[in-house]
This record gives sequence, C-alpha cells and structure tokens, in this order.
Amino acid sequence: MSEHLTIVDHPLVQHKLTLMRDKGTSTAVFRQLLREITLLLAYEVTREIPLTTRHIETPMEEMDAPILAGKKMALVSILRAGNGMLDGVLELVPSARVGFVGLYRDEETLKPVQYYFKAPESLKDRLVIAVDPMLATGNSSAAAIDLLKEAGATDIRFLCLLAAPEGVARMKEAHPDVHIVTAALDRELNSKGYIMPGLGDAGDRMFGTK
Ligand SMILES: O=P(O)(O)OC[C@H]1O[C@H](OP(=O)(O)OP(=O)(O)O)[C@H](O)[C@@H]1O
Ligand SMILES: O=c1cc[nH]c(=O)[nH]1
Ligand SMILES: [Mg+2]
Repeated sequence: MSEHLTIVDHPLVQHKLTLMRDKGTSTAVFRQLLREITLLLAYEVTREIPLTTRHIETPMEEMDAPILAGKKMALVSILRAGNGMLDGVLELVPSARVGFVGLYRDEETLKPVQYYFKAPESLKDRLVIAVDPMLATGNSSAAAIDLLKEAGATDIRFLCLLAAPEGVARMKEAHPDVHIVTAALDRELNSKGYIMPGLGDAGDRMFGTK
C-alpha cells in the first residue's frame, strides 16, 4: 500500500455509518453496525497482502492455487472501543492472532494513559492490524503504534471508523509507514478533542456507559 490514507466510500459503509452517527441509534444496533462496517473495512485493509501458492488437487485436476503467505496476521485492539471492531475482522480472518493495548485518553490533557499491553509473539514476522474506531488527536493511536513497534512490529496498518484531519496529520508525522483505512474523514476536532460531526464517544455508545 503506497498512500497514507484510504477512505472506504462503499455505499453500504456510508449508509451504516450514518445510522451509527444518529444519536437515536441504540447501543445494541450501534454495536451490530460497527461489526458489519468493520467486516467491509477489513476487506479493504487486507488488500495487497502477500500470497504464495499451494499445490492442491481439485476434483478435476491438480493446480498451484493462491494462499496467504507468511505467519498468521496479528490483530490488535486499542481498548476499549477497539473491541467493537475485533469480531468484524475475525469473521474475515478467523486465524488472526489477537493482542490488546489498553489506553484511555485523559479528558483534560488529551494524552493517552496506558494500562495494559499484551501482543502475540513474533510480531516482527506478522502483518499487524491495529483497530480503534476513533482517530481524533491521534495521540492514542500513535502511542499504541509506538508500543507495537517496541514489541517488534514492522508492518503495521491502522483501521478506524472515523478520522479527523488532525489525527491523520499526527499519525503521518509519527508513523509515516503506517497506512490508515477509515470509513470517513470528518471536518475537525472541537475544543474538547471530539470529532465533528463525529458520533460522540464510541466506547460509551458501544457499551452504554454514559
Ligand atoms: O485520537 P485520540 O484523541 O487519542 O482519541 C481517540 C481515542 O479516544 C477513544 O478512546 P477513549 O480514551 O475514550 O477510551 P475508551 O475506548 O476506553 O472509551 C477512542 O476509542 C480512541 O482510543
Ligand atoms: O469524537 C471522539 C473523539 C475521541 N474518542 C471518541 O470516542 N470520540
Ligand atoms: Mg471512550
């Protein structure tokens, strides 16, 4: 993947995203929609992953057929809202290994506070897909990717639902090698670091905590 940012403008993604943005959408429906959109985004983020061939026999004849190359990919959820995207990717890539980075954003400073880290082994040999629905200031995702690189990851993609221009710029500066896939690039951040027009606090809407 060469460009830094891909916006997935598929009509089904855009339709479902509108339903998610709507403040009248229930927690249960919000969670279900995020899972459905993530499956479609996962199709995009896994484009151009390397293939090799396996010699097989169809009922008709032998052939060298394409199959994914290398070690199983690692999927890393940035807690807690990232967990809402895990199932969608796992539906498409069921053999992926799964890791977790626990971070929350201090509401005053907008800096990430880390509370957990657990990654699959041999990260350096795997394609790593980090997931978090919201890329706002980019402080959380940049910090999560710092930790993944410290743990050995070299081939990392970032999958989110909504991005702000400020977060994309921050990621491009901190991690120019990390390709971002998102369903939408919104207008801006407000004075409290929330994405506008956005969808509010993804974790709270997903888990019903506010
Ligand atoms: O780009 P940033 O400005 O860092 O903001 C984005 C972060 O904020 C949200 O998490 P939050 O801190 O609300 O934690 P939660 O997932 O536990 O709700 C979101 O899921 C991102 O991790
Ligand atoms: O708009 C935002 C910004 C950060 N985190 C969220 O969940 N929503
Ligand atoms: Mg939150």
